[in-house]
Amino acid sequence: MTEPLPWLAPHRDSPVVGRVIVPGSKSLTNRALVLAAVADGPSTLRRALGSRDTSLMIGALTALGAEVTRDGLEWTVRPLDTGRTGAVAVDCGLAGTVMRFVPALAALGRARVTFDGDERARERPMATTIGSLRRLGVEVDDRGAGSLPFTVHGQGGVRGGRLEIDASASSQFVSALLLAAPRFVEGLDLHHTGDTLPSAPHIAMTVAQLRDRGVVVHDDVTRWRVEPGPVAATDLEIEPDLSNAGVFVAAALVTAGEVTVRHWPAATDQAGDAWRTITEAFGGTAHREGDDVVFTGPDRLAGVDLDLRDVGELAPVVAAVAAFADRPSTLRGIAHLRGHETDRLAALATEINRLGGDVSETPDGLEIRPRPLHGDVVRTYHDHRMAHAAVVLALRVPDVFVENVVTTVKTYPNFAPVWERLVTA
Ligand SMILES: O=C(O)C1=C[C@@H](OP(=O)(O)O)[C@@H](O)[C@H](O)C1
Ligand SMILES: C=C(OP(=O)(O)O)C(=O)O
Repeated sequence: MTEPLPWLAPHRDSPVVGRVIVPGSKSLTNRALVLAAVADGPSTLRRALGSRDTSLMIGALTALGAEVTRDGLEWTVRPLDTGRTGAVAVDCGLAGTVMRFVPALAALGRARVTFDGDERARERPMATTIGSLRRLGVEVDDRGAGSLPFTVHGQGGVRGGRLEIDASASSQFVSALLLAAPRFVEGLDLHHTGDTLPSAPHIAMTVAQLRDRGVVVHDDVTRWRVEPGPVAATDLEIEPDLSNAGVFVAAALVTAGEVTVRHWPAATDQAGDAWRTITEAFGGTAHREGDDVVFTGPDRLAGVDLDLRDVGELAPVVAAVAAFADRPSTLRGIAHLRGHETDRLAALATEINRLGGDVSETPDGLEIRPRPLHGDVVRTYHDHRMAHAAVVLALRVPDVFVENVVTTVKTYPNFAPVWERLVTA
């Protein structure tokens, strides 16, 4: 695919003031699609996210015999057909939710399902998915590589039972098994045995979504027990993506501006809800006005010391904001970002330093020492959140060109025009 020329992203010397509505949550949309695919009847999703990651999920579930019809903002999902046989190919793109969640569903059916994805997808951690399926008795052929591409040879079901896994590289290894587990004959008694567990809110979201559909789940920090049983079909409205809202919050933070994010849920399991406390750590304010949350940037941005283990996907934009603080910042607890869409720790240090910054990698995060920055082309490594970080840098630094901003389509169609409209208004 040819990439467009780097984009001279908007620069601004005055406060950004405006209101945005962000599209639906990737994590909620892809969980809703998966759970609808194993449900006991057709489900309806409203205001779901239409983006590359969710289209890939629809493609994958359709390949397994589910049916998804989209009528504007209303999608109807008919469950998958576990009787389907033959060979099937699933393109995971660069979507962690597709490459981790769908193999366990493939094990419920009888087809030979081959998973592959973008070049970088072949480097993302997958050994826990492959190993856990094998220990559940599922035949997986990965040519010994422990990564994509691999083939799941469905045998028409999974017995389930007790399983120990190391999910320290990604919470998605846990979520994937929990989502399929109600359909295992014995359910699942899953234990995480690794030293750390990233992205706890994403696992809590998985558990909550299962319970909302009538599944019995017992959870206790590193152990989850899912009872076998039906997954109720639902009619569900998807919340806006609060992680993607972060780039607009950052616009308020770095320009002493005021940005209102519309329809911010009052209670949510989304990692992005942490933007309210992160804003306060930087010295800004976040307050609710009815259905919305208003974010205000401080006159002087404070440096931060943040453990982002639970909310690692926010780190790229947090790092870009920290580059403009009044003192150094430390971001910790995010070693697993090395296995995301790109090695985000290396990418953030390289790109902020390319503009004259002073960022170094630590074993589990970044040290960011603010310096005067200058223009250049910021690379985005096919990573939507690197593109978000880049436009935040451009907002405060003249002549910053952002390579391949269209990569944001992974989770946010039409991002650049929305950003341009907000920050140039
Ligand atoms: O389950 C999910 O929807 C996600 C879990 C997290 O993955 P990791 O635990 O691999 O960071 C998060 O970073 C990713 O963007 C989405
Ligand atoms: C890590 C991310 O995505 P994925 O679901 O592909 O892991 C992300 O969106 O920040």
